[in-house]
Amino acid sequence: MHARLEEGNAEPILDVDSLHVQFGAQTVLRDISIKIPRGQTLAIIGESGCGKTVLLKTLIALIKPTEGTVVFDGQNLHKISERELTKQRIRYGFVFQGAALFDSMTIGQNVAFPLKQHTSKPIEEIREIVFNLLADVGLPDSIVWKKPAELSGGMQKRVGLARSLALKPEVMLYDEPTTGLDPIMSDVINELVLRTRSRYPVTSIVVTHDMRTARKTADRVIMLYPASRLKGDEPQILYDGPPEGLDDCQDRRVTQFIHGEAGERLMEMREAARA
Ligand SMILES: Nc1ncnc2c1ncn2[C@@H]1O[C@H](COP(=O)(O)OP(=O)(O)OP(=O)(O)O)[C@@H](O)[C@H]1O
Repeated sequence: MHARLEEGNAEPILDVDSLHVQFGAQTVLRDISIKIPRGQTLAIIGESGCGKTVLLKTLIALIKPTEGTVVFDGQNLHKISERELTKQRIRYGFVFQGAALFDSMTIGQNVAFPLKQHTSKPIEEIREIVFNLLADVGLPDSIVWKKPAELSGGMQKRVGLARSLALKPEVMLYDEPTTGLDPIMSDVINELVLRTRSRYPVTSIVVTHDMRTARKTADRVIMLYPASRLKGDEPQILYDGPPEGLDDCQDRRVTQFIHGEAGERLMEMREAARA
């Protein structure tokens, strides 16, 4: 088990304040405020469609909030120029759903890509870094000439992780890093998330459905609830605390989610479909 970072020990690297995201008539995020201290690993959980990915994308300004602010290391990401934003995004690494590798490039070219784009390192040094990054995620040198389609899903995810770590990001964003993987490979990914954190004080935000991932990797868990199903001015964040506190949460919506129980949902879905 890794040393958990207590909230309050560090200044926030990300400060999300009163965030509201709406697409047309649909409110997806409603009044979300979160301070993420530097070095924390935060897991965001919640049922499909509750807005986890939307929240992740606002943290890197891929989605503009309807209201509210996202301040990254003192800068409001939604107020700075495109040029400045590009500079700030280099400080992030992201592993999105699917590995999002470039299909036409070899594995070596994929991992080398950010280093070629954003540094002036000589090719020999880039080559060495690529081999080291692949070794760090448990992949052999022999795959550098392969194309992504020749690798399994788990290997592709690890290549995506190696690529996203190439520039030693200050913030790592993981969107469903274990989805579609078998339990062993999921745990390999969890271990890699932990190992990255143990090497340097990266801040990590992990969107996941996988309770094992949340419990194993995170210092802190946030559970979102779909805005459309909130009553009155109930908060959208149902739980914000350490993973070990989830089991004692008094909110049934939280305990049902973490134990994978449908509760009244089937009935509600039938009623919604009939309406
Ligand atoms: N660019 C967009 N334009 C319009 N609607 C969007 C956009 N992005 C997301 N949505 C909607 O916002 C809602 C939340 O989507 P989001 O992908 O954040 O859910 P999620 O919690 O990550 O779900 P899952 O666990 O299934 O990935 C969904 O209803 C989705 O259709």
